[in-house]
Amino acid sequence: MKKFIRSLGFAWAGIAFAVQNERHMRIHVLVAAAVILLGAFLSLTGVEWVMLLLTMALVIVAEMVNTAVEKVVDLASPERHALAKTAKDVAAGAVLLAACFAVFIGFIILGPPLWHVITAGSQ
Ligand SMILES: Nc1ncnc2c1ncn2[C@@H]1O[C@H](COP(=O)(O)OP(=O)(O)OP(=O)(O)O)[C@@H](O)[C@H]1O
Repeated sequence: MKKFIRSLGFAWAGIAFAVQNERHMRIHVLVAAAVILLGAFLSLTGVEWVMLLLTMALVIVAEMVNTAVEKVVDLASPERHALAKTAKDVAAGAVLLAACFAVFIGFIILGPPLWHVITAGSQ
């Protein structure tokens, strides 16, 4: 049990590091908070919440793995190397892909009810 709590502490330190030191991570967290507020305002269904939360989690997890890859590459290869470039670029590509899908899914889920609120308000 003591070991588990210690491991939780290390994991929490990793999350705190990413939020404190990675600008992109802070942007993802802020966008996720805004989407959660918007979702609450639009009274989404349970399935819509699950899909939104999964996509936001995917982006944040991808960003954290990207940060870990960057740190390991910087440690293993401070000098320039083609493999170091590939590792960093592939990890960054994973974040970009996850973010693009999240934007797409966000539009599909939030777009119609938001449009309904906007058009109902203008009548
Ligand atoms: N050791 C290296 N060897 C070869 N290319 C590298 C190396 N380190 C970085 N690069 C290239 O430079 C790009 C930018 O690297 P950098 O370390 O600044 O990461 P970043 O993606 O800008 O991350 P950050 O989120 O910290 O700004 C990488 O995506 C990669 O293409």
